[in-house]
Amino acid sequence: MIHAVPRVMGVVNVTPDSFSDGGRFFDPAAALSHARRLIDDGATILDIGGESTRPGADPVSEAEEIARVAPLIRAIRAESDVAISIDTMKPGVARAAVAAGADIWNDVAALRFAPDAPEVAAELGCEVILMHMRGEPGTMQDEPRYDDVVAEVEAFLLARALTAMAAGVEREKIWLDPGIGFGKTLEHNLALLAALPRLVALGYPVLLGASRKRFIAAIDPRAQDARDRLGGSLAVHLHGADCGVEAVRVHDVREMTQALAVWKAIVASGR
Ligand SMILES: Nc1nc2ncc(COP(=O)(O)OP(=O)(O)O)nc2c(=O)[nH]1
Repeated sequence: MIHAVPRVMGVVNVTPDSFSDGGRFFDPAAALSHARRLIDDGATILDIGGESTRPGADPVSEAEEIARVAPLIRAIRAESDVAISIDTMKPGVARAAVAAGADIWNDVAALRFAPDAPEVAAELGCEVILMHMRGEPGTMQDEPRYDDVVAEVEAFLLARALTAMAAGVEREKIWLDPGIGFGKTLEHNLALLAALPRLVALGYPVLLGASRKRFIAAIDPRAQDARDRLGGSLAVHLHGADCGVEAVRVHDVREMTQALAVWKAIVASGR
């Protein structure tokens, strides 16, 4: 089956402690400049995050998270119609981000962080990305166990989609995301990646986010530093393209768009 080229979601972490680029874009001017560069490099979605989700990250208050992300979203929206997703677990942050111009709520907690999250998502009327995470960011990598990781992640995501729709979120606004690296061992991540066609077959747009993640270093020990994982990051997301994911969430947009252009040329030649 020939799939469309996935959209490229560029990551803008307005945080001091994100695992792969923490602090580089904490300054508002640096964050806006980075956002502009990612657009120039071909990103058609920008994922704005004000709180790191890595294990052991310091929690951020709602007010602080809003202070980090809302001005940047407003500044981007003032000069570009690029799609903007807000990477947050807090309904209050999602609300402020949508008011500032965001189009998508990217929730790594799949609307579980607060009891009213599904209702807020419905009220906002924005697209919602539901991601699987086992446990909490602080403890999720402490020996995660599954009987059948693919079946359990699939069941979780479908259940969260049903909860969102029961609260009033429109089906066509729901995305699913397997949550690579969120409470998974290397084996769990690889099983989920191999089963991506099964997740895509559920009929929701799928977001794949594996950029610079630790499991790449488990395969290539030379890549202990997150910045040394570009090759693995490109490989995973090209696999996602082969599987028909809707979008890939990456830090290295320029390299990803080039890789996808070559992938598209090869696929098109084989038609
Ligand atoms: N939907 C979705 N959102 C995500 N948000 C953050 C991270 C972690 O990456 P990063 O933002 O670079 O790190 P940090 O959370 O430390 O800021 N991964 C995902 C992901 O895989 N899917």
